[in-house]
Amino acid sequence: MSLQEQAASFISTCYQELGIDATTLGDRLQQVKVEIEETGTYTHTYEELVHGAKMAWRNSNKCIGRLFWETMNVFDAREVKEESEVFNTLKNHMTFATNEGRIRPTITVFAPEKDGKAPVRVINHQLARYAGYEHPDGTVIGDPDSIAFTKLCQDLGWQGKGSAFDLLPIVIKLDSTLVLQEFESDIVLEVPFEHPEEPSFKELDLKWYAVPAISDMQLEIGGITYPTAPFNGWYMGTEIGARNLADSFRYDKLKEVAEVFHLDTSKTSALWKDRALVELNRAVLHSFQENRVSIVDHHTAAEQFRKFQQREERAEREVTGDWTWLIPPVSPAATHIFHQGFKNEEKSPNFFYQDKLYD
Ligand code: HEM
Ligand SMILES: N=C(Nc1cccc(CNC[C@@H]2CCCN2)c1)c1cccs1
Repeated sequence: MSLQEQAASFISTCYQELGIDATTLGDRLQQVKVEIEETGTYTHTYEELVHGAKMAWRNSNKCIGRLFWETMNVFDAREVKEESEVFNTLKNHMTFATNEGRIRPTITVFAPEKDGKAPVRVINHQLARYAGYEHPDGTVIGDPDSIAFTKLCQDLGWQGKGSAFDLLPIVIKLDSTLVLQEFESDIVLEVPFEHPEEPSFKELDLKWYAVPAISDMQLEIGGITYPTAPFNGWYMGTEIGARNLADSFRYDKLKEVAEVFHLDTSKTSALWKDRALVELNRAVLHSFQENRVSIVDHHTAAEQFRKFQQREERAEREVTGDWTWLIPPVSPAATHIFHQGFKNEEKSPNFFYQDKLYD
């Protein structure tokens, strides 16, 4: 589709959903048409940007958390250009979103692509994430998923403490230069893990950061690409307990958890991995709740997704989805999602992967 067509399609749908009258819509469509003819692109109004970002969340096929799409907070950072301003805007995002634990789903939209180039890029996968250190003998300390990015930070002069939970600095690209800055330690809230029944669980010294904030995807609205639009929600417990801390290629903690509960790990048929997974996930949910930090268990999340499906039905919009991502990694068949199919059609506005600027 041409930019003209993408723009007209988005603006018509956006104004219809916002209940804006046909005359205003007609005037806006004409204005956009002229702007594209004269400049090759067009600029969204604040209202179009806000609703477009919410529509992108609503269209995210891999997201189980879409019930709350209309409540997202949108910060317009399209005029933010200076290095110090970019870092400040990112810190303000994290502080606002964290909200002392009552996490607020938030997106900050920086300047759109101009002549195919991004004015600013955040290199981090997430605003908060732990470093990964690969030692010469092959042992890994920290998050294996962060090894390459940690090396990039070290090449840029960053020194980590070398622990398994070192928070990484923010790295941005401005005018083809990479610049890095640490978050002040009080900006990133973390939750230490304890188990609701087993006191010795805390000796595993496990913890995780409170706010998942994806900073490396691009936002596309009506044919305009925003390469930097970091967005956060709250965690679903299984992301931490069944993947980040459990995957053999991540923190690989299931054996240690099994030993805390004196499980027989000599034969798989004792289902010790399954029992360790449940106890680790219970510890994650219990610890977030004890610290009054927002989190959702996968059963509640599935129920919320069912409500989202019902509301979309009433709005006469088809819910598209990617079943392979929507089912939770623990007890998937215990949710309704497992027992139905989804059309994995890509709607717009939406979020997309983009080129990683490091290998
Ligand atoms: C409010 C709480 C939210 C919860 C509990 C939630 C839950 C999830 C989960 C569990 C995933 C799968 C992640 C994985 O397996 O790695 C996911 C994916 C995704 N979510 Fe949500 N989400 C929330 C809010 C949001 C928001 C605010 C946005 C954007 C505005 C969003 C956009 C997405 C996208 C684009 C993906 C796919 C990411 C990819 O392709 O790698 N979600 N969500
Ligand atoms: N709860 C969340 N989880 C989430 C959402 C999107 C993407 C991701 C990260 N997915 C990639 C990771 C890294 C390897 C496999 N999973 C996490 C949210 C992050 C931002 C808003 S909600």
